[in-house]
This record gives sequence, C-alpha cells and structure tokens, in this order.
Amino acid sequence: MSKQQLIDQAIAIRERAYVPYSKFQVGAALVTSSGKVYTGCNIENAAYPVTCCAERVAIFKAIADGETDFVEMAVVADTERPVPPCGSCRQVMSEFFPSDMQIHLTNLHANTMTIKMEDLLPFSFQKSDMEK
Ligand SMILES: O=c1ccn([C@H]2C[C@H](O)[C@@H](CO)O2)c(=O)[nH]1
Ligand SMILES: [Zn+2]
Repeated sequence: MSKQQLIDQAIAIRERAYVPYSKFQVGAALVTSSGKVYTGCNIENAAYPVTCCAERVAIFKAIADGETDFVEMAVVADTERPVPPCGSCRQVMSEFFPSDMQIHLTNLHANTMTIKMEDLLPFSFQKSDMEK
C-alpha cells in the first residue's frame, strides 16, 4: 500500500460523506499493522454536535473490528491547504497512534503534508497522565 494508494482510498470514501448541513466532504483511510485499510467519511446530524469526523469514523470502525495497531493514515478534503484534523480527532488519534506514526493530510489538488502524531498534537493528555 503506497502513500498514493492510501490517499486514493480516502478520496474514494469521501464520496460517501453524509453532509447535508456543511456540504463539506472529508475522507480518511487508515492502515493497520496487519495490513488492512479502514476508511471513513464524515457523518453529520440534525443535532450538529453529534457529527462524527471522517478520521474518527475510520478509527472507530477499526477498533470495533478488533484492530488496535495502526501504521499510517491519510485524510482528504476540498481545502486550499492540506486539511487540518479537528482537535477532537487529534485527541482520539493520540490515544491509538504511536507518536512517530505518519499522517498524510491532503486536498483535491494533491497538496500533501505528512506530519507525525507527536507534532499533530504535542503535549497531549495520555492514559499515563492518570497513573502516578
Ligand atoms: O478534519 C476534519 C475536519 C472536518 N470534518 C467534518 C466535520 C463536519 O462534518 C464538517 C465541517 O466541519 O467536516 C472532518 O470530518 N474532518
Ligand atoms: Zn475531527
């Protein structure tokens, strides 16, 4: 699975976004250590805050399927710059992704930025912070 193949999967699933409110489609594709790819699109709701972002849909699909080890992710939206994940998604990513995991953020013009988890959410609250 090349970086471009992963981005292509994110672009494809983006078409399934349920976005009657924002009309802003986002797609994500997540690779597990077992080599599987889990994809996600954003799913909105009439009660706006209930919306789930594409990144979390992909992560939660994988977790529910028993996959907990992740190696790479791609996220795409029709943005001017590579799409920046929201704060809630960054926190969920930091729960499951290794600090050196690479996340490819891109747009429909192939402007791509690859960033490590620890740089996407530095000084993040972790499970270990609750253990003295
Ligand atoms: O990285 C992002 C940013 C936004 N959204 C979604 C949430 C909402 O449906 C719409 C507008 O915020 O885009 C994502 O899925 N991922
Ligand atoms: Zn988000």
